[in-house]
Amino acid sequence: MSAAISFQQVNKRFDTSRGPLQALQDVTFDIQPGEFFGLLGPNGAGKTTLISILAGLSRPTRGRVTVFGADVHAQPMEARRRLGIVPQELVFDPFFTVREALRFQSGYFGIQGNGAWIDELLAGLGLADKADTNMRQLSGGMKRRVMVAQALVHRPQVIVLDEPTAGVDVELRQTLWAFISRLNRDGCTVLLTTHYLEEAEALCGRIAMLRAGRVIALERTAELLRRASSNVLHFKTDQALPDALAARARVTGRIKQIKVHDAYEVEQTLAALRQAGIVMEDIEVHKADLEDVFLELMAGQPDGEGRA
Ligand SMILES: Nc1ncnc2c1ncn2[C@@H]1O[C@H](COP(=O)(O)OP(=O)(O)OP(=O)(O)O)[C@@H](O)[C@H]1O
Repeated sequence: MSAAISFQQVNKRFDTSRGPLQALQDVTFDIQPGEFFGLLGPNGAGKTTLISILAGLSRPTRGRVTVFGADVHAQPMEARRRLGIVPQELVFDPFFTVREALRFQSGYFGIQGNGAWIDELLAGLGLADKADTNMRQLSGGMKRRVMVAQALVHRPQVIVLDEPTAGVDVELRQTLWAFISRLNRDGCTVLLTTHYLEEAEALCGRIAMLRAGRVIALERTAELLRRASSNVLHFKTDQALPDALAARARVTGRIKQIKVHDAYEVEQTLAALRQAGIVMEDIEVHKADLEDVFLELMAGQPDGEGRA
């Protein structure tokens, strides 16, 4: 069977006022039918560029993308029909009600009489009581739910979510993930880009990490986590750490995290901190998570690699 999504040697170069920018460099990987796949990377890594190419909105400088064998440029309608893309930005017609927007979107795919599925989408996404509300009267979070419903009206085999939970509240995140997970269990392939690493850790079976347009890791999530076999000493302090410890630490305001391999290293590190006069609160030791792996991988690659 062909891959749900296949990226083959995808390159994208932008000509900018600062010179050419290689936004994607030989991106090659397949996503298999039924996978819940995560695409991660820092700002500017190329995630949205890759998704725009997948959606047929942008052409690669070189390379090929297929959806269940359909080439997104040579067979755009076949590919588009198999894809449900939830964009990052909110795009809507303010004069339509929610139900009208969903019917209109169905019409775009030549679908009629899918009222039962539209009702299921409305219920699943917590929009049932908003069906007859005008789009312009909805809150940002509700509009985002409609974006998700719109992407799904034609029952696509592949759902692509481009940072769907950026800036949305906990309730919407939970509703969205419960619904998308159910569709995934029913056989839908899901491609998710997110900045929330705990979300990727909880949902994705496999993860690709992009940095400066290149794939720098492509593994099962469990494998990536195994790579982070170390532990992390976590504490809070208002003081700056001595240089030797600061070089090993991840600092987020008062929160400091230092990688430690075993109990002996925990003791050594705590002793060094005490000797340096650091007053610590809320000391904890926990297993490294996806964020640790991500930061480690990102730290291993020099910046500005994307400049051609
Ligand atoms: N139309 C464009 N013209 C020129 N450069 C662009 C264009 N679109 C994107 N870029 C550049 O390509 C690189 C990749 O951008 P992209 O938006 O794909 O990254 P991203 O991983 O989606 O980032 P974010 O997490 O911030 O959304 C960036 O350096 C960006 O500035």
